[in-house]
Amino acid sequence: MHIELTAPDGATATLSLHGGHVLSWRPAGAGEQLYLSPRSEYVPGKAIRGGVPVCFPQFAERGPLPKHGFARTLPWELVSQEQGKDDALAVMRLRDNDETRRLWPHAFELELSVRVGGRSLDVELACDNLGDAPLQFTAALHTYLRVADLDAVSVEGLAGLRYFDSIKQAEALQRMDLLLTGEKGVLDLDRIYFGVKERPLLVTEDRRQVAVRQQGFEDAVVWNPGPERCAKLADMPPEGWSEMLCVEAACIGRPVELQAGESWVGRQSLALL
Ligand SMILES: O=P(O)(O)OC[C@H]1O[C@@H](O)[C@H](O)[C@@H](O)[C@@H]1O
Repeated sequence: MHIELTAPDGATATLSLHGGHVLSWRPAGAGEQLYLSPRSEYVPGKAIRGGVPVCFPQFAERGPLPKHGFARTLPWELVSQEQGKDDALAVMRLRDNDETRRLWPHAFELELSVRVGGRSLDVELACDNLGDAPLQFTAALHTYLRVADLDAVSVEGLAGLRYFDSIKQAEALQRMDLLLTGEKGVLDLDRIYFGVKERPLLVTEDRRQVAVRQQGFEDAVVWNPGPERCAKLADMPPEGWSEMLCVEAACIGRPVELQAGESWVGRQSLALL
């Protein structure tokens, strides 16, 4: 089921209860800012390709669970939906159930709160440990930004950070701003930047700029499959890689640890400048 959020100023977001997923974001007076693959499948057990998938309780294949965990492939429930004076807000929830406990023996509640209004989209992930033992997780808001021409895209704000290159399986230092394709740019990019914390990132494509801010999440991931990997993704069209760039707020290097009864909150905020 899809949920449409419309703020009084006309900004919109579309959500799916499949995976607790943000599918679309249109700021007031602007076009679509998220990439959503036309070949996405909306079926139980599969993740939607594009928008903002929730990776939880495991990032990628860094552990024994299915890739990126189970939150993105399970049905969530709608907790609330309302329109405010300047925005529209919805909250979706996932609680542990037989399926999650089979994979991960913990009692938990996840809430994804989405707020849209003006030129901004805020996505907040909260996790409560409802059990009587500690739990640990890694997580990400795996945001697919829509771009018109990857060649013209740069990401500022990462210079000076250490990253893990998941393709080369090696650590390196980001010396300058990141340029995608073009001269001196990189393709087939899969990097975990550690210790980003609250540093603002700026994604620029010609005159369009999207500011990406995060709180609670310590790391950030930048991913683009490039043409060869993209061709192997059944749920992406062959040219899809050139229309997207994932800039993800993540907790990977230091898993989040919650004692019984404790909570954690992480947020990614996008603003079209
Ligand atoms: O194809 P999936 O499971 O949605 O994963 C997409 C990508 O997600 C990124 O976050 C990872 O860093 C990549 O390694 C991964 O390939």
